[in-house]
Formats: sequence, C-alpha cells, structure tokens
Amino acid sequence: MNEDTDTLIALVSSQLNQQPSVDAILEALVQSNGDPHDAAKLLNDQTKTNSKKRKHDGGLHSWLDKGKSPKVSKKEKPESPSRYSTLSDAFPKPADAGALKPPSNSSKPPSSSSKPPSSKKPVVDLMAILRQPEPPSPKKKPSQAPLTLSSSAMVVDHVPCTLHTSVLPPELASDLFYTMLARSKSWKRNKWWLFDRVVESPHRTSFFARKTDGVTADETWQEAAQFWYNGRPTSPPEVFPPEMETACSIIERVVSDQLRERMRFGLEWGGGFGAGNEDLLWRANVAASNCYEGRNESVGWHSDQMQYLGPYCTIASLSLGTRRNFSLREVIPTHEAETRRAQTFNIPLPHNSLVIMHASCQERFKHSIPPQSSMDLYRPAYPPPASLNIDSDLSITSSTSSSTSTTSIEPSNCRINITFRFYRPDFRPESIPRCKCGVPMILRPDMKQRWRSDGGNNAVESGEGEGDVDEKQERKEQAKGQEKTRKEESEEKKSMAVYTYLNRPDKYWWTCYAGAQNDGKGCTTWQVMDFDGERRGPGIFQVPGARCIG
Ligand SMILES: O=C(O)CCC(=O)C(=O)O
Ligand SMILES: [Fe+2]
Repeated sequence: MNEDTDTLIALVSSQLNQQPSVDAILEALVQSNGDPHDAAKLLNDQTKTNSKKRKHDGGLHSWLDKGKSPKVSKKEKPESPSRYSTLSDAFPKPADAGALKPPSNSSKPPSSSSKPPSSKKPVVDLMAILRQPEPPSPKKKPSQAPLTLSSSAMVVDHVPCTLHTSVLPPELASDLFYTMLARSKSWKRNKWWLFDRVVESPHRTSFFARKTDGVTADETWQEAAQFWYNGRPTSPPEVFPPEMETACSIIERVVSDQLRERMRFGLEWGGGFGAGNEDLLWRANVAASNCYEGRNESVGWHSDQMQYLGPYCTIASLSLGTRRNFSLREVIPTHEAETRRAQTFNIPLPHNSLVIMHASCQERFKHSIPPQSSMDLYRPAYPPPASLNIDSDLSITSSTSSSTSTTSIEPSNCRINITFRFYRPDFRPESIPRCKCGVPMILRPDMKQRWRSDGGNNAVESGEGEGDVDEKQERKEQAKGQEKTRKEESEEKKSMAVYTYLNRPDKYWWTCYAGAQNDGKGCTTWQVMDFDGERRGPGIFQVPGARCIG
C-alpha cells in the first residue's frame, strides 16, 4: 500500500464502527466513486447486516498493514462523526492530507493538489487516481505484525525516537494538564479540502509561540509569528502559559542531553541559541497542542511538514492525561520495496511522558494516534490549580467561589499532547518560496527516495503541476540518450553536485499547498529544495569541527 492511499483509507476508517480489511475499504471507495463518506456508510451498513456473526479484533494498526479479511461486529457509534486526521498543526503539517496524487516517476514530488471542486459531484475512479496496490511479489517479505514498544529500551532499538517517562515534576504535569484542558475548549478542528469536500480533523488543536525566537532576544517574534497555514494566514498564536514555559525549559534540557549522545545530521540547525543558552543543543520556540477527547479522536498517518522546521528536525512531544498509543511506521524507499516490508510500532504513552522524534524520524517514518477500541480514564493525582475555573462538562469541577473552596477530582477521558518545536531562523516565513497561487509552499521529504532508483541521474528540479510534470517527464524519458540541452546538462550537474559533495541522502520538495484550502484549487507548482542556493543554514555541516552524517 502506498503512503498516499493511507489518507483516503484512514478517512474512511475514521468513520467506521468496525475496521474491515484495507481491500474492503478500497472496494467500498471504488463503489462509492471515491467518496469517503459514502464508502464509510456502505461499510457501516454492511457491518450492521453482518454484526451478529462477526467479532471485532481491535485497533487500526491490526488491519492497516495486514489486510486481513473483514472482521466486523456491531459497535457503538464513534463519538465524532466522519473525519480523518491531521493538519493538526498550524505549522509543520502532516504531509498526507495533501498527498492524494502520488508521483509516478522518480523526479516528481508528492503532489499537494486536491481534486478541484465542482458543482456536480464527479465520478471518481478511485483506482485510476490512486496507485493500485502492488501485486504480491515472491521476493517480498511477508508483512509483520505490529509491535508494541513497551519500554524506553525497546523504543531506541526500533525507531528514531526516545521515550522519557515521568519527565516533569508530577505537580507541574498535573497543572499543565488542567491548564491545557481548560484552554482546549476553544481550540479548533482543522479543516481542509479532500477531493471535492471539506474534511475536519478528528481532534482539536491550537498553536503557541514563545516570547522570542530562541535565538535572538527579538520580542517581536511572538507578534510576527502569523504563520501561514494551509495556504492561509493564521490568527496570532497563543503565548506559552507559565506552566508550559516551565515544562519547556525542562524538556529543552532533556532533548539537549539526548542530542549530545547522538550522531547529528548535516542539515540540522547548526546555529546557536542566544546569550545564556550556550549549553543548549536544542530549543523550542513554538508548540502545537492537541486535545483528543475519548477513544475515537485521533490523528491519521502523517509526517510533519518541514517548511519552518527545516530538514532533520527534532520534535519533543509531551503527553498528558489518558494513555494513548503513538504509532510509527517506516516508509520503505522505492528501491527497497521488493525486499522489505514496513512494520507498525505502537508506543503506549502514559501521562507525563515525552517522546522525542529525533532527526530523520520525519524523513523516514509516519506517525499517528489511532482510534482505540478501549481506553483507560486518567485519574489525576492532584486537584486543578485554584486559579483555574474548569467547567464541569470537562469532567472536572472546581469551586473557588467561597472561602472554603472545594475541588473534586474527576477522571478524564482526554489526552493533551504538546509538541515542542524549533522554527528555524533560516526558514522564516519570508524565506519560503511561493507557488503560482502566491501562497508559501510546504516542504516535504522524498520519503520514498525515488531519486535513488534512477541512480541520482534525474535532473528535474522543478515543475508546474501533475499533468505537466508527467508530460515533461515522459518526454525526458523518451529523450534519454539523445542530446541534452545545455540547460538540462547544467541543472543535472548542479543537482548531482548538491547531493554528492555532502553525501546528503535526501531530497526535499517545496510543493503548493493551496489545494488543501482555497476551495480545493491549487496550482501544483513544485521545486526541489536547494539548501545552499536558497541560502539556508548554518547547518551542522557548516560548523567547524562538527561530526555529522551528510
Ligand atoms: O498527539 C500526538 O502525539 C501526535 C500529534 C502530531 O503528530 C502532530 O501534532 O503533528
Ligand atoms: Fe505529527
């Protein structure tokens, strides 16, 4: 199954009462002309019919990789209707939702275009849009069962992440949980275009920026952080509340200690962090926060967009409240697709735990918070801080109106997630290339490393839309061995130089993201990121004496 198909499958999946096989979902999508809502309805109707005979066997990951035969049974309705994932962040955005039309050759970037809307509902041959699942190859290894990584040691062994339990002082973790829970009432579900309709993320989200950028003392950072988001400017971010500031400085030290132990990648941020922070190898200057209420709220498979984070970013993800599974799955590069199968890893994240997604995680792995068939409630060990006025409809009651204030601690079905991130000064909004729609583009890694399949010989560095790219590419393929134009030759040399002289294994694409908003209309412009040509840096490779990969 290719990564882009996941988007649609997960969209259907998030609307299902039971999870059938991937094949069944694809079949339903085809029958429904590619309409995820209709496909979900079809499958749910089938479930009702079959419910007496069949039994459900658990979470998203148990079927997503395996493609088992349908196992369905009658179940309670999901708490929120419809809706697949992500775009949780007003920032590094999951790549999937905009990646509906996968590239068909080695030089084309993952497309960010959605199908333009029309007044009539188009008849969509889904299989014509999505790549067909690859036929089983005799060489291909059988798919592997999901593996639960139940300890920090297991996490390190399998994924480019580290797990840190009890990371904050318990009372601070509790205060931060209550603070964010109270704020989460006003957070929004992200919306974006998928095919011809608007879809909503199945969780609420918000975005925070620190007072300064963490590099200079520039206090205009907060105010200036009006980041573009899905092709639109966002409302100003919230300021880190005091509990979050304290938590952030603890987490910065945990992350920096980890980085001291790790081999760094050349394109990671190689600059400093301002006076007084010389001992820090990592800082956060923004945070995305998510609230998942109940076991059905989720975020689908994605990797975080990099337009402000830059390549090989480090993301520190704090979990508060109910324990949920954090799932990771490697994207197998095209040149290894015949010999290796991806495995899904599940990391149970308890209250007050930190997962650090280290450099290369966004390049190699997708992550998700899948819906769960059951979930333990979180029972806070401390009452809410007296300063907070948390409403009873969030299951927490706090009364401070009289001198003898009473507070009852109620169990909660919410998980709060805070992903602390560092927006790099060399990826400031004003430095982000714009597409033909005039909207800043998004940056995504070539997760499938398609350029390797042609030995790195492909010279195409930019394009203007799916059809055009296909056509140009086809013409280029046909012209192989024939005379190259001088321009092509020099582009090719440049491309090779960029990727060989520093032995950088990855390509990154700037792509139009306007299609996810803007009524589904995007221009599909794309270009390869040229780190040096775009005057990015310093990367670690530019720091004298630094040891790094690439
Ligand atoms: O809730 C989580 O742990 C993951 C959130 C996430 O992936 C995101 O905000 O990009
Ligand atoms: Fe993410």
